[in-house]
Amino acid sequence: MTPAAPDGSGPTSVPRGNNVDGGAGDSGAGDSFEDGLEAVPGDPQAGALDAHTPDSAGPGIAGHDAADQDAAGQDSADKDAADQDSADVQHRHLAHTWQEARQLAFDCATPIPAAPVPLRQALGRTLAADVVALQDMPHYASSAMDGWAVNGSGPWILAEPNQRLAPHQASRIATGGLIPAGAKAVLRSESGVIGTDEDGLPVLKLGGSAKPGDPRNGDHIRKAGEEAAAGDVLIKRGAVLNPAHLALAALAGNDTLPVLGKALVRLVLTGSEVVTSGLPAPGQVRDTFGPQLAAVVGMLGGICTEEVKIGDTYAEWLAALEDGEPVPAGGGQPSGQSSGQPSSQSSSASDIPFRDASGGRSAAPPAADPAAESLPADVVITTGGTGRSATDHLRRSVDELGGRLLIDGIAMRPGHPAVLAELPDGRYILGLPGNPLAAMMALSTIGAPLLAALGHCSIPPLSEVPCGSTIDADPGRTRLMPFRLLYGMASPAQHTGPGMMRGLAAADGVLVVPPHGVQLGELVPAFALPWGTPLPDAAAASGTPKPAAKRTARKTSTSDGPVDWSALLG
Ligand SMILES: Nc1nc2c(c(=O)[nH]1)N[C@H]1C(S)=C(S)[C@@H](COP(=O)(O)OP(=O)(O)OC[C@H]3O[C@@H](n4cnc5c(N)ncnc54)[C@H](O)[C@@H]3O)O[C@H]1N2
Ligand code: MOO
Repeated sequence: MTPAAPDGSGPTSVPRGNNVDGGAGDSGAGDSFEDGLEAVPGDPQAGALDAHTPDSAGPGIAGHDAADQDAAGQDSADKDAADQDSADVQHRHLAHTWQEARQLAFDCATPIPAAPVPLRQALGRTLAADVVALQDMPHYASSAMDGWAVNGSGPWILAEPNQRLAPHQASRIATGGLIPAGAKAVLRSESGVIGTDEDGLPVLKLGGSAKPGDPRNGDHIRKAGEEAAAGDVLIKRGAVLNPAHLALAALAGNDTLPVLGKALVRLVLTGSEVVTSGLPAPGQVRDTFGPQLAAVVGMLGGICTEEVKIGDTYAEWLAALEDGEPVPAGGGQPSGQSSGQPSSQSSSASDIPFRDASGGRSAAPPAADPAAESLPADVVITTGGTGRSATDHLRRSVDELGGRLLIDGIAMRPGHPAVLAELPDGRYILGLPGNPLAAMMALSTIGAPLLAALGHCSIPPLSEVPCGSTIDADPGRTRLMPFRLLYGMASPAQHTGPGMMRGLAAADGVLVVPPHGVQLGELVPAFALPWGTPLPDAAAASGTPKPAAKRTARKTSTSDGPVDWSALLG
């Protein structure tokens, strides 16, 4: 049992494993996997492959095994055996270190070129070119008050609106109305009364609140060009667009704004044991990705365009990763069911095309262009299936599609089976492990730098925080430990097994614990959570964005050059 920190939120000394709870129910996956990382240079455990057994797995793994048996129905037993042999051979890969993987994920991508997007989709985007006034603002002289446009002093003879006014003539005008030729001022309605002259004809006279001499020339007239002259710079390139910027751009006559590109992301959530509502039965697990992943991707600089849920068969995997696989309307499946076809799921993120569980359109979809549903993604994020069993199909699907693995495992825990691949059409496939915390750590390690690079940002900064515990060495791998800041010290959180989310939900950041461990009070690298506040010295550690390099167009694109499809997104 590990001694608890003063507030009970963490241990004062953390042993080799990452599950500081020490709970037997969740430690199996991580520990057994470490045996699978024996190919990491210098790891003394090299050679012990596939030590993970159903006995050592936590409840989630056992559930997955059961589901696998159903899902694997399309593959013959012979094929399974051959796949397993091949997987065992492939298992002897060299995992990247945590630092290598992070840098590689940033370096492999080039920023998506700038493109115009409609004003409503430009909120929060980075402006790629100065916005100038396309004409004088306002572009005509107008009345600032309801009243009368007048020429000279009163009393005034009333004329028809919008006609040239001769001296001592006036005509009705509303706020914003075009000042007629000849008008010198506007008399507000409270300052005038309609009377008659000595001939009994109607005339406008000063009255009410008017002061002698009212109105002076120019009173209550908004002059043309008083806000900006045509060509004036209104918003500078580089601005992160806020709602007032969008209003200003509209005032200036713009329909679209050029913004820096961001990655369009498609989510493919796998696992026939995964259910999306209610209490899961034994052997099932409740989906933890649907409620959060799209939002986190947004916080990391991507735009989720679609989310599909599939089962565990190879055919489903292949279909979901193939390009141009828009989900036909009405083709979705109810939550937790596997059909052999991807089923589109609703999401809480406001910019995701939304279908309800039956595949029909929701009665209250978020504002998004339906065309976005058929747009190709720059990045496909998968969850689950990163293992090397016969029912884990990520690598095989990438291979079948002619892709190559850029990262095939990371010497870290949790999240070590994470995969980054590139397909011939230029799409990146980011394979997150199925275990919920492992997935978020993999997303933070390689997803965040990838989305940052594609979105013209610098690599996410690392901070250094003093560690509130002694953490033992764990040769050959980096440990990512959610922590809470207590009295300025990082105290590793409890409940951080690979399948748990409780520790992360309460965390202030994540410690990047080096393989040799940490002494109490020592500075440790750490990163902030996408939804959290920056860590104390994060600014000092920040890097610089990549220059916007030329980016190869999607090979399947029908356009002449790279296109930022986000122009069509909500
Ligand atoms: N023989 C070995 N088995 C395992 C190893 C290993 O090295 N050798 N590594 C373990 C580790 S560590 C991890 S992490 C997982 C990676 O598994 P996969 O990416 O293949 O994911 P699955 O097997 O599909 O699922 C794992 C786990 O996660 C649960 N899951 C999946 N999707 C969801 C979801 N949407 N919400 C919540 N939970 C989800 C699933 O039910 C499983 O319990 O492999 C270990 N095994
Ligand atoms: O180590 Mo896994 O956490 O369960 O990726």
